[in-house]
This record gives sequence, structure tokens and C-alpha cells, in this order.
Amino acid sequence: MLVRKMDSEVLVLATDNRGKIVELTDLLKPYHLRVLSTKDLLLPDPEETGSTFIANAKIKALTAAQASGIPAMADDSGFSVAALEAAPGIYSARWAGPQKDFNLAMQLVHYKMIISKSDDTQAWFTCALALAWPDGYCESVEGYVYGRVVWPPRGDNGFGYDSMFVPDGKNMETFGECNINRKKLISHRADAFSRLVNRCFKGRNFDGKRLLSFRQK
Ligand SMILES: O=c1nc[nH]c2c1ncn2[C@H]1C[C@H](O)[C@@H](COP(=O)(O)OP(=O)(O)OP(=O)(O)O)O1
Ligand SMILES: [Mg+2]
Repeated sequence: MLVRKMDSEVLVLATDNRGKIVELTDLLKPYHLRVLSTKDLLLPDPEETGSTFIANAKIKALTAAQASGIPAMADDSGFSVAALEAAPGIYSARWAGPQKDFNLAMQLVHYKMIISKSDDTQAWFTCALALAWPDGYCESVEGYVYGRVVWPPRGDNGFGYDSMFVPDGKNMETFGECNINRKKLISHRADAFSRLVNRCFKGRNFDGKRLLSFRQK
């Protein structure tokens, strides 16, 4: 059985999204890896031609791993609204336009919900994580968080659509109002990361550092 170890000390994060880099770097902390982004390495940002979150995450991770010769992790994620038949979904970044203006994107969601005449405020985030090696081996998972849309948006923390989303549960804070420690307990990114780690077998290297090690399928 071939074991795929993340024993290189370096991991490339195949993203130029600052919000994701902050949250993924925080989730990776227990693995003591040196995390570099494709932005740091001036690597190309590939076309996201996939029709699913997983397909796009794999494209980003494999492109970065093969271009850098270093294992790479990518996140493809998005915001979905029931009243908009799960839109914007994989097009969540595109609704913000070339200027990545998420105030515009959130207004678009809000106005489309008004036009839909639906009173269903259910919404969810999806995060697909892919971890790829330069030889093309890739592990991928998907995580979710469910909740509802609120208007007007509240809070300046996080990024993207955070300030218009209240996760299910007693706490009525939006993701834009809560801090990273609360978000990382319940977010789609944390859910995907824990599913990825649960697929690893529990390994520690010589100095006790936890390893991301997979039994190759
Ligand atoms: O936790 C989140 N809180 C709020 N909004 C979020 C979150 N997670 C994804 N989102 C939204 C904004 C993001 O721009 C888009 C992902 O689109 P997506 O293509 O995966 O990312 P991106 O283009 O921003 O960066 P990159 O492709 O370089 O990873 O969905
Ligand atoms: Mg993108």
C-alpha cells in the first residue's frame, strides 16, 4: 500500500483569495507546514472550466502542484441561495465582477431574491478542497454549512458573502460579525478540512508533528 505523505515541509495554497489563505493557514497550523500561496510563487491562476466545485478545486490544485513541483491544496467554494435555485453557486466569485466587489454581489443576491417573490431565506456555503501532488495524485472532499440570508448585511469580518449569512443555530451573528475562531468551528471550509483530515491515517513524524498521510487508493 503506497502511502501519500505530506512530508514535504512546504504546501502551496492554490488561491489568490486572501480570506481563504487566512482561514486555510489557520486550519493547517497543527501540521507545522510552511504554507506558500500561488500568489507568493507567481504561479498562474488557471481557468476554472469545471462544472462542479470539486472539478474546479482539482484543476487549481493539480495546476499548482505540477507548476511548482510541490504538493498543493486548492479550495473551490461558493454561496448558494434556495430562492435562486442554488445560485450563485460555482459562479459566486463572478457575481462580484472583475473588481471583486462583494457589496455588489450581495445586492445582486438580495434583489434577485425580491424578484423571485419567494420568502425562503435558506442558504448554504459549499467548499471543495483538493490536495494534489506533482505526479497527479489528488485527494478531494466537500464540506457545507447551512443557514439563511439576512438583509441588510451585518459585520465586516471574513470575506465575500459572509455579512449576509447567518449559520443555523442559536447564535444570530452573521459570519461577518463572528470572529475566525467561531467561524472555523462551523464553516464549510472547516467541515471540508476535517473530512480531509479524517481520511488521513493518524501519523506523526519523528518529532511528533502530525502528518497528512493518505493510503493511496
Ligand atoms: O467563507 C466564505 N465566506 C464568504 N464568501 C465565500 C466564502 N467561501 C467562498 N465564498 C464566495 C466568495 C468567493 O470569491 C467565492 C469563491 O469563488 P472561488 O473561485 O472558489 O474563489 P476565488 O475566485 O475567490 O479565489 P480562488 O479561485 O483563487 O481560490 O465564493
Ligand atoms: Mg476562483
